[in-house]
Amino acid sequence: MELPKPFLTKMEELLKGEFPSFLDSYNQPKNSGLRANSLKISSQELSEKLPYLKDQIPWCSDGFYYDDEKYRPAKHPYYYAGLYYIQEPSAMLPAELLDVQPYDKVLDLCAAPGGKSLQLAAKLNNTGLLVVNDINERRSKILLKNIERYGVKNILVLNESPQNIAQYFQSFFDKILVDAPCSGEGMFRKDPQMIKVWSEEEVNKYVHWQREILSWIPKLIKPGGTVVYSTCTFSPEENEFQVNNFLKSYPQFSLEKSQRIWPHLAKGEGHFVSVLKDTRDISPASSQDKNSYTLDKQSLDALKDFSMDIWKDPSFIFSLLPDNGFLVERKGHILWENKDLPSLKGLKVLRSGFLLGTIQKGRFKPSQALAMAINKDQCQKGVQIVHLNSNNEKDLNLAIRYLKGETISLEGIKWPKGWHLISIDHYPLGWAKSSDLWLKNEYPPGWKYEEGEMKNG
Ligand SMILES: C[S@@+](CC[C@H](N)C(=O)[O-])C[C@H]1O[C@@H](n2cnc3c(N)ncnc32)[C@H](O)[C@@H]1O
Repeated sequence: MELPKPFLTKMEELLKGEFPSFLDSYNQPKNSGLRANSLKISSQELSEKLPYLKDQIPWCSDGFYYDDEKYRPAKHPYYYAGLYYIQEPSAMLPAELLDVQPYDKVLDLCAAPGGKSLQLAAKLNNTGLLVVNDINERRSKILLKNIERYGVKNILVLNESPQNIAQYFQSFFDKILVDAPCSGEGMFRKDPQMIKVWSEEEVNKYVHWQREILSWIPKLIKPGGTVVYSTCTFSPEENEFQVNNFLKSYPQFSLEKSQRIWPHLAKGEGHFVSVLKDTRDISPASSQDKNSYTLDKQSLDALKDFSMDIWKDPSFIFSLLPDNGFLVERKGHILWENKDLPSLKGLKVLRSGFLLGTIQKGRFKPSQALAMAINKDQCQKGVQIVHLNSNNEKDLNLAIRYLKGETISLEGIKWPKGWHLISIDHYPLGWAKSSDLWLKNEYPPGWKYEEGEMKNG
């Protein structure tokens, strides 16, 4: 691997005696990891299901190393069920250090494709509020898909500039993650393409962008809140110098800790993380309320009819909703939204809350997000559920065929009318609609099995 000369000179100055072992790390294989999605499965249950997950990642209790030469976790239906996220091990550190607590209001400002957002979501466990944003439209759509696949409900997905967000959410967030765009020096081993685009000018360009993004943080954070700033690069200009500059400009913040993961010292590609605390007096936490429903009777009845089909219980569907929100219909879309959101008029919103489905000709059509938000217990309680077993070769193939968009039939089975939830080992994959001997595939085209997945951060 040929690394840029100015980069090597800089690293030698920085690392001094450690430089040879840093350099040698480029001759070692890269580290690969995945993280159990605790909204759906515990890390212990996951490691029992995937015995190749042996070594835990020291700084993330839900994270595991795996050998990516031997195993392809992104090819298993469990991946499509949102049971785990494939994530570079050191990228699991920033969200851990933000120390998110249930009921917090959390912002992930540079979030796509969403690895750290999902980690934050797991900590909130569908309480409080998670606002995720990315300035890049294409990437923010992938972020939305990931949010929905992993069963996150207390969500707002934005495609905005930090400046616009700061106008709507002043002193709003208890915790903010700024996983900044950076020159990506810690990605060289994982993605050699990054080497080609690296230059000192690039580093300077990122320094400027990072400073601009950080300048909106004092407006967004609640008094007493916590901010984590992170990058996957080594240059001090983008890390320690950036943080020092921020502390000088905004004396209300103090530095709690800074941590680096170096590839020659730990099993990770490299990361920098700083924890910054707003030292003003803490503002009181907002109260949590029960849900309310602002749907008209026709839509509410359509929702109950659907719940009756799937669970033989008209109100079961309401047990899937988090607290502190309301059900609302927006242009035929039935959403659960968090009560504490300000008016979002004028912001580029990809999703405000949990999309249950749409009303079409007076009938309820469930969304993919609804399927993915049903947990194992809730799935087992259903009646119109197709339970596939991953230990059975035939079922496993059927699950993959379903994920590829094929119509499904099972010998000798005549399906009752209406919607059916397809699941693997009781973990939902998506919807299908019966037509006697067949189940018409309702898996969204953009989610299909063959689709190349974006590199995860
Ligand atoms: C390091 S990546 C984020 C990785 C992500 N946190 C994860 O864990 O999957 C940085 C992201 O910042 C976004 N970005 C760049 N400039 C931005 C800005 N001014 N405001 C918000 N996002 C920005 C990029 O589009 C990119 O997706």
